[in-house]
Amino acid sequence: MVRSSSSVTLETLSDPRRKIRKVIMTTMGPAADGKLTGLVAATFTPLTQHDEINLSVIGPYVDYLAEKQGIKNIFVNGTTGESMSLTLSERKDLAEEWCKRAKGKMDQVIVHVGCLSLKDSQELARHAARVGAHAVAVIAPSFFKPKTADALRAFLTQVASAAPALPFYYYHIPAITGVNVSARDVIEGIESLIPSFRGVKFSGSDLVDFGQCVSHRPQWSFLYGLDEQFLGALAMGAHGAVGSTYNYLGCDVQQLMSAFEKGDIVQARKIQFKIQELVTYAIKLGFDVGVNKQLMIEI
Ligand SMILES: CC(=O)N[C@@H]([C@@H](O)[C@H](O)[C@H](O)CO)[C@@H](O)CC(=O)C(=O)O
Repeated sequence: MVRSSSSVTLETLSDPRRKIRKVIMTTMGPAADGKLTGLVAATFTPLTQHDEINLSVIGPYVDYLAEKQGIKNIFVNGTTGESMSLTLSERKDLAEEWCKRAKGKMDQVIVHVGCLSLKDSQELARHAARVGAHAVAVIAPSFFKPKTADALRAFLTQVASAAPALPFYYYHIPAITGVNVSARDVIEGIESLIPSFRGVKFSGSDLVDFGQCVSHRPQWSFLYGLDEQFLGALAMGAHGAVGSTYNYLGCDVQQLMSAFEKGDIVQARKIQFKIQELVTYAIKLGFDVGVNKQLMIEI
């Protein structure tokens, strides 16, 4: 079940796209200083047949990610989690359950708390801190859009002030928010406003902007969010990635990172091309959260 407006489902997946091997490897493991690195799965929100959130699935889901996909970090209530189609109360229940179930099994749980309303975002940020999230992330508001980096920083600053002890990430996804301020501009001087600022979840296609973020503040975490071109972002110095496909291709992408680290670009490219093939195929089917959930079931 999906809560977002579209609900195309996929009946079957053709064969070659299902054959990506699964081997658990861990590359880019947890940094000693708590820096967020490596793969982060952007989790789906389980729903019942009656369109209610299904908290009972979250425990087994965490186990699956840890044991079968080698995933050590999760990003909850993001785009993949359909947060913008959920109520505040549902988002709180989900955040709490993910944090509870991930305890001792995941290194970090990052809770996305962005909303159109600043006060709602602050409420969710305070709640995330209370329930034991390791970090929060915030997307740009997309109805009344900030037109400048200053305006966006002001919004992020006020959300961050509600949970000052939690590491804070800006969630850059211009194709969806329509906020086309470069991430490099957004992070300029942001540490003086948000001392807890730790990086960007960068779901944009502009690798120049991404590279400039990495080179400007290499001590922060810049995690890439377009799964189909992660290899390009690795070449730009990505510290890891946050994405939906890591729910079911986690092991393969660990292999991609490992090959990249070893300098085996041919192998890294081979895996990236397979992921591109899968995503291209899914796009032809009207890739949305419904199709994506179905991919997780089928693969
Ligand atoms: C628009 C979108 O959903 N992008 C995904 C990608 O993982 C995306 O599904 C993937 O690159 C396939 O296109 C992530 O960037 C989103 C994400 O991490 C999140 O759920 O917040």
